[in-house]
Amino acid sequence: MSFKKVSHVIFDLDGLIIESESIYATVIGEIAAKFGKEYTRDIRLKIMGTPEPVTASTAIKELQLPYTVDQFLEEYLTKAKELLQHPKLMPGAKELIEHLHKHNIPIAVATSSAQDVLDVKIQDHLDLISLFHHVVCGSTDPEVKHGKPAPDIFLVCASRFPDKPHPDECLVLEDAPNGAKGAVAAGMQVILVPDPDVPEEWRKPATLVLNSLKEFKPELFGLPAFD
Ligand SMILES: O=c1[nH]cc([C@@H]2O[C@H](COP(=O)(O)O)[C@@H](O)[C@H]2O)c(=O)[nH]1
Ligand SMILES: [Mg+2]
Repeated sequence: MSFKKVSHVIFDLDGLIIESESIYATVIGEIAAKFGKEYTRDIRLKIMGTPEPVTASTAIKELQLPYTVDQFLEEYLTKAKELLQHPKLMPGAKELIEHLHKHNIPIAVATSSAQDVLDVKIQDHLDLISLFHHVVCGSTDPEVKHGKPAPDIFLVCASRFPDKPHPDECLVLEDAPNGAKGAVAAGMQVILVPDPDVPEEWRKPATLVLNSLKEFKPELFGLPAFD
């Protein structure tokens, strides 16, 4: 299979750079359990990668929770911020970010997180995050009207590089099917690095699926190869 050459790379954050997905699953799982409900894989697939208000409304609807969006968000974000202070990095993330930065490839982050939650999650990794040209936070950025799986966040992210690349010059790296759909809708190629339990059907929108960022060969997309 051949891929188109790109010049810019846009990274997702949760589940792609940092290992936060298991924590989000625990937080929503605990809220569900209080009401005798189970946060199943199928509900999680719908929620993963969405901005916080959509995470809240989807969880309330799918789990039939007796909460308003604001009540859910209050509990969800308080617990998430407690548990997300020291997330580990995903395998291969640091090496890839440093490699692309060293070769002057413009890189940025497009996360559905809110800015204040992002600040908590990245506090142990500020040196690494500083290598990105910019970070777009979908839940709080006024220019991002619709969250993933809409294309908005990726288009806004591309437009904030100084040379404003065309979508087909951007490669997106994502862990969530919602993110992969958004990237494709934006006209970008997308590599999906999914949780092992993401079913085949949900992987289909991706240009390429990898088990880990360690498997990524940048030269397939016209980017500098690892030495
Ligand atoms: O089990 C999960 N619940 C909720 C989320 C939501 O998805 C977003 C992750 O954003 P991204 O992968 O775009 O960084 C977070 O804002 C979080 O609210 C998630 O990832 N996983
Ligand atoms: Mg993600």
